[in-house]
Amino acid sequence: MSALLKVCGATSTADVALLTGHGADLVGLWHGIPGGRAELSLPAAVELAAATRAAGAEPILVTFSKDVAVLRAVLAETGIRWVQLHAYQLPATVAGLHAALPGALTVVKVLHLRGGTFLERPLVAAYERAGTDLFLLDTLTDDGQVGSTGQALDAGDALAVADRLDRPFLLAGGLSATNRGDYDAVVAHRHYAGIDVDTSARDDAGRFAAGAVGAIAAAWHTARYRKEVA
Ligand SMILES: O=C(O)c1ccccc1N[C@@H]1O[C@H](COP(=O)(O)O)[C@@H](O)[C@H]1O
Repeated sequence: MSALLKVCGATSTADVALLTGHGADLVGLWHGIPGGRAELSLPAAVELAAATRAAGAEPILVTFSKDVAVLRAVLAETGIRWVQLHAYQLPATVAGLHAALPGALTVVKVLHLRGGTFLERPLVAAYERAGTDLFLLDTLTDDGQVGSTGQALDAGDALAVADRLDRPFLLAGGLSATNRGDYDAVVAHRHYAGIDVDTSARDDAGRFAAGAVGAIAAAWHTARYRKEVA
């Protein structure tokens, strides 16, 4: 499987067009991130999910919610089939989602790394038994910030986590077009499935930047970029 590029936090059809036009394989749509700068209403999520699919990419619901009934309703309404649990949801949420939409979902569970400390380490086997399809390795800052930290993970720390997993993983945390070379060993790992980016896909004003997204896809040789240059 070619490595995937996910970019997080589209809020308009123009964002979706920019991201999918410059190499994004997965477009992150926020719902259930209270107060989040890219939080979408349900109608907006429906619209942006349809636009993402129409552009040949995959929408992914990014959420802090652990409410399976609510998430099931959102997934049913939007037709989104990938869900990213980016908070501290427990394995029961993963199992509940698969039970609610059997055979239909790809569930991505974030694993937080703060320096060399891997917070969910005791729960990895339970997440795998619950049916987590992919893990996502991301930075947790010293002051507790989760998501869009722009802080790079140490490649050695990421590898140590990857070695404990029995599933594919996406890598996140301060990734950019210029630091691909720091992660050769991570990219070569048998479970590496791609990257997830926010900060470096944007300009100084916080808007998605076509050149930045395209440069990330090119530097990391992700799937839609590869298809376009093949
Ligand atoms: O982008 C956010 O603020 C965010 C909020 C809530 C959940 C996830 C969020 N983004 C995730 O942040 C990382 C990448 O961030 P960066 O490249 O280090 O800025 C990625 O996993 C996004 O899905």
